Amino acid sequence: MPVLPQGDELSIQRHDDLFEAAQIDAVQTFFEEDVRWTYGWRSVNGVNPLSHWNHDFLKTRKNNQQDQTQRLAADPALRAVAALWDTVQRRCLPGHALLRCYANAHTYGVEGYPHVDSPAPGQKTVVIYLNPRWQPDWAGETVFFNAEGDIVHAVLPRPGRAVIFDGSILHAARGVSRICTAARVTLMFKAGRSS
Ligand SMILES: O=C(O)CCC(=O)C(=O)O
Ligand SMILES: [Fe+2]
Repeated sequence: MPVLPQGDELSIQRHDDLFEAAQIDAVQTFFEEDVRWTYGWRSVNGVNPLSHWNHDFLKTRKNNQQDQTQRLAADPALRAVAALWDTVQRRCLPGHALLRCYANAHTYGVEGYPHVDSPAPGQKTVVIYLNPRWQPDWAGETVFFNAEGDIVHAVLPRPGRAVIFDGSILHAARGVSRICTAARVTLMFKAGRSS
């Protein structure tokens, strides 16, 4: 499993060839044709009033513990998204339940901020970068902090890339630079060990 030396401190896995190109193409087409963004999503409710664009596919509660794999697979409209989860689950997270599935979009000026996805270790976050192209000078990295508050790892939104990490690691989606006219699109799966 490809683990980068820098991210090793925090066990952050970066995968650049997890998916077939056709799988990513299908999801990108689905997003272009069918996903309409809603503004107002917050990474952490009640902590920071700033929000970004979002589409919540399963509309589960943030603390949901029920496996949503069957629900995702059963919806014909979400077939392309379900195929990505199937690959992630089989190859990277066997024995894990799908707890949440949603997507974020960040346009210039609408960046994330440092947060944890789960208070205790054990829950995994999968971030899949869906822009068909990304230039390094567009910025928009996902950054990870250690206990001292230093950035120990940064991941650029390269097309089709996936990063998997423990949800208790402090992280943030950094803003896109002002020369970036695209929306930075990420698809998230939140997963926990099946009981
Ligand atoms: O878009 C990203 O880089 C990270 C998203 C994230 O942290 C989240 O949705 O919890
Ligand atoms: Fe997060």
